[in-house]
Amino acid sequence: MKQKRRPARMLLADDVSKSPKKKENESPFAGMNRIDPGPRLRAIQDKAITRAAKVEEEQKRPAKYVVKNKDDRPLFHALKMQTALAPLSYSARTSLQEKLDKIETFEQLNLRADVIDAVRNQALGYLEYIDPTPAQKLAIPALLSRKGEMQKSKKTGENNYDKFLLAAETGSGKTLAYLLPIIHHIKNHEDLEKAEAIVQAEQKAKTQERRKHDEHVFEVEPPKLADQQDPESTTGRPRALILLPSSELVDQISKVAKIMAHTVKYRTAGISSSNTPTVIRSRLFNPKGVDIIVSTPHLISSIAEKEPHILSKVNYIVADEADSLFDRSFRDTTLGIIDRAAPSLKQLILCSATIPVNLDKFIDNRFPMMKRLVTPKLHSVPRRVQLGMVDIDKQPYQGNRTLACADVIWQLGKAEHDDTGSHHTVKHIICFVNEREKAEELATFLISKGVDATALTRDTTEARRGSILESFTSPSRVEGEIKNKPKDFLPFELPIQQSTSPKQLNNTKVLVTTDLGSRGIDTLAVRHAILYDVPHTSIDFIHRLGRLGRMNRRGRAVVLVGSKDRKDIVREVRDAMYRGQALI
Ligand SMILES: Nc1ncnc2c1ncn2[C@@H]1O[C@H](COP(=O)(O)OP(=O)(O)OP(=O)(O)O)[C@@H](O)[C@H]1O
Repeated sequence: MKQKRRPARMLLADDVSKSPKKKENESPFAGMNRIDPGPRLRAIQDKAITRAAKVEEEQKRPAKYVVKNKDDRPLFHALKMQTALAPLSYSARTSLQEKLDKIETFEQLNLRADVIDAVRNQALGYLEYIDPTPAQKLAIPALLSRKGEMQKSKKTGENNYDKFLLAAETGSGKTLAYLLPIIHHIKNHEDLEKAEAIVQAEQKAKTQERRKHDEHVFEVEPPKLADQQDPESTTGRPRALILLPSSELVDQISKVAKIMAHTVKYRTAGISSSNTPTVIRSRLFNPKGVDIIVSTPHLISSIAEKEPHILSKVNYIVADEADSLFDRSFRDTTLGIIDRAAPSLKQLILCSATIPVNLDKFIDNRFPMMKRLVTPKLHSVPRRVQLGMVDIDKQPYQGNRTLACADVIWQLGKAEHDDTGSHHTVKHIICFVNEREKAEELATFLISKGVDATALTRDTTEARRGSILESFTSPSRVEGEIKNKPKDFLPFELPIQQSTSPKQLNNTKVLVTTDLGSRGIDTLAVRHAILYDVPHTSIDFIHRLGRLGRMNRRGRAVVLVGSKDRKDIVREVRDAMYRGQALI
């Protein structure tokens, strides 16, 4: 037989007669006339009280990843399903932005004068006005701080080095943000060594002088063994290691490091699997030494197996594109290098434009003391980049994505170049596909439609990759932007060629690529991107769209959508871009 439910009894609150004074640990139900809920409801109430207490506790904690008020909640529904990280609340972003706005020049960042000269005359020598970017304003002072080193000298723990996560939006100048402090430290160290050498030489001279007077003493200096290395020599023992996931990025970053070495004297080399063993050996074991090595984790790890000493003097490790370097394919190798270098390590810097939830959790577990340097615009795509949608199911494409892509390229190619106001400019279009097999197929189709297209995937030989990327990565030589034209300056703008065949799209170059071309590649020459496929995640959206709009340039992206694609996701990305909000 069904048991009859007992009606809930009305009870007066214990303190109903007292004035409603606020008590400590007040429950959400305190001071109210209550209904005795019975055991089941009481359990639910208890849970609600615990939850309320937790929320209160959460609000008291220093803000890290807590989304605080209503305005901070992500607006998105479709994207929310993919990642759920809001690294800084919007209110925290605003106050950080205000602090960063107070810094205007590189001089305010306490960098050495010769390092600033190297930025002005070499790294960014082609620009008239140079101010630090928000990522640089945030990271440089933190990385110049010597607090961690002082702690290291006090404690003897092996893993006692400073750990930083630099998370800043794509194209925000992260390379210089970590490179400049490293060069600064290396030069300071060198100056210190020189000063110590002078003191030692003076002491040695004094001792010898004393011995000369003491005729009874006859001492023989121990002979120097041929293979005994000068303890200060950096031959095969770099002080800094910059790790990157691909040889293209090794090439790109080592060029930046090298160009500044003309002004500030230090030695740097890039080594990757695209170099021969002889070249790798000669760069790493240069008798004059090497201060900064730029390479991939797999190469460094395999060299360290044979030459364990290469990590014995490493003071600084940068893991650039950290979300790649700590994903499954790289993680163990990257960690292996960090662990081996730990005894001499002073700073570990992880750097990334996207912090997926799994990377965030991994950092919390493996490096709980890591200091997070997060820029206010992390995970956003600049408003200068416009995103348009083309429905491939409509006329005249009728579901033919490849045809739609060719048509969009022709329209972009024929339109007047809107960035420079000049149509005497080669347009560079980058086209992203999700699967590498598609890249070659699409490039071949585009060529058949009169488009100058090239595919770049992991199947492309290492030797070809560099030359393919060259024209897409050189900075735009926009008139008035160049201060000093370098000697080997080749005009980026070519005279427009008259079409020899009506089917040939002139003055337009297209790069068809996968994720390989989306991460870290500094595609300053690119104004247009086509997302042939809808990216799988918002992380992919950020990296692909991040090839545009770099350093205040404008850009246009077109995403091709069909009936099977998530149009809601594309719409949300577009709305977020329009509002200048973070995509994840
Ligand atoms: N302070 C600055 N002023 C103007 N341009 C700068 C400045 N710092 C760096 N740049 C230029 O900005 C471009 C982008 O820099 P960089 O490649 O370091 O970006 P990033 O943040 O690493 O991007 P990604 O996340 O896509 O790898 C480069 O061409 C660089 O020369």
